Amino acid sequence: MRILYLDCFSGISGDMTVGALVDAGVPPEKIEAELKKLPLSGYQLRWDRVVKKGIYATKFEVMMQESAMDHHDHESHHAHRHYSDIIDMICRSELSSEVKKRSKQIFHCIAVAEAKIHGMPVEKVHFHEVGAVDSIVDIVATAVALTELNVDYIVSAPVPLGCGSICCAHGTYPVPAPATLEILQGVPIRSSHLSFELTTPTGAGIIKSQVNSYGPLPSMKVSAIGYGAGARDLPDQPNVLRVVIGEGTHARADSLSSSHLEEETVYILECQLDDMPGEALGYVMDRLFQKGALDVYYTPVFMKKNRPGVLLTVLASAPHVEQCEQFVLKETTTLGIRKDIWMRKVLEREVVSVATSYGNIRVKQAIHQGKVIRQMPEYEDVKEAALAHQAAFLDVYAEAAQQARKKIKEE
Ligand SMILES: O=C([S-])c1cc(C(=O)S)c[n+]([C@@H]2O[C@H](COP(=O)(O)O)[C@@H](O)[C@H]2O)c1
Ligand code: NI
Repeated sequence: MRILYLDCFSGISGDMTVGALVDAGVPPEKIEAELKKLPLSGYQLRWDRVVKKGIYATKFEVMMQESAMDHHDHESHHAHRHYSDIIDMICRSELSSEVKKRSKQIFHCIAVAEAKIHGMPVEKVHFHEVGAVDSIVDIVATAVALTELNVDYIVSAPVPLGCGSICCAHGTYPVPAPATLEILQGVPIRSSHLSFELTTPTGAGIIKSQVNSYGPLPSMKVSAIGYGAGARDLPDQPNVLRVVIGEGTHARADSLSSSHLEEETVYILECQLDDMPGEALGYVMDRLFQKGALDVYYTPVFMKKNRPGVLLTVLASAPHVEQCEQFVLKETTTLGIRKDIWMRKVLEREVVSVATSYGNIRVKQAIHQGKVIRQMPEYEDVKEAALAHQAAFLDVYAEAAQQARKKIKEE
């Protein structure tokens, strides 16, 4: 299994990541060629070799051309820089499906955090005109480089954040920036007294959406090393991101065999309950879903003293585990929770809307190796349409499924 280790001892940003991956062997021409598949202009890429506290590293920079800077405040340009426009632009491009997938994952992570902080819908998150080009280039270039390196599993060191403050479009913000901290919930972070922004929202988005696990350098046969330079000079340490690529040599590494990001980690929480009323169990399940659990289920079990009870199982991703645990401890009679991390393989999912004689119905599509392999009309939409039109649930379901199949054939 090919492993990529992100040794972010001085933090991580988008340009540091691209610089490090190129330093480790990704041809810059490949990145430039792939970026040309996006309808972006007014920028140039710069690749320099620089020394950071004695370490020779690749410095990647997106240089905005004067004309693009002049248009910064122009309304028509702003109109194309919402999260939904950027995702649209990526989807419509000729980039490979894996590059699109990785790019969308990173952007989604950042947009969800920005939306929460600024109190707006995700689709409306605004990337500033000049900053948007920089973000798109950093993120898509990272996705191209990760795809090119063909890694199966990504591990990161705990992420240092820095301290102090930064000036951004909103004014003076504390470090870590609100978006960075929001994104990194559930990720092991490291405190740092360096008065610099060591990790940016883009760096945090890359870590959160692309990394499979966290910890020290895994056992591996190293085949490539890269150093990507950050913008500033730190007082006592090189401001670089180090990446290490190699073949996993640990038994666990082989057992984690995966096909890219279809494999992810999921937490499993469990406890047995034999003294709770059924109504309270129903309440607990509902609330756990609201707290972000991926799945919650009860299994009947026989417990000590011949008592019938239930085994509560909660599946949750890293950002929601703590909340789910606290809720189970507070709202159930258990005295403890067992916890484990599992690997899981997941199909990519996409929700599309189809027009039917009962109105628009959302259909969830399961995608495998770039192809739609299953289409499932959304239960809530079918139910609502069936009730509104006094139609049979199965009739509405069948028409939505038929329209979804037709849509695929037409594409
Ligand atoms: O402009 C916006 S919306 C903005 C929001 C935030 C929040 O934390 S909210 C932070 N920043 C700062 O902008 C620079 C650029 O970050 P990149 O990830 O795009 O490199 C960085 O200093 C952020 O902390 C901007
Ligand atoms: Ni913001």
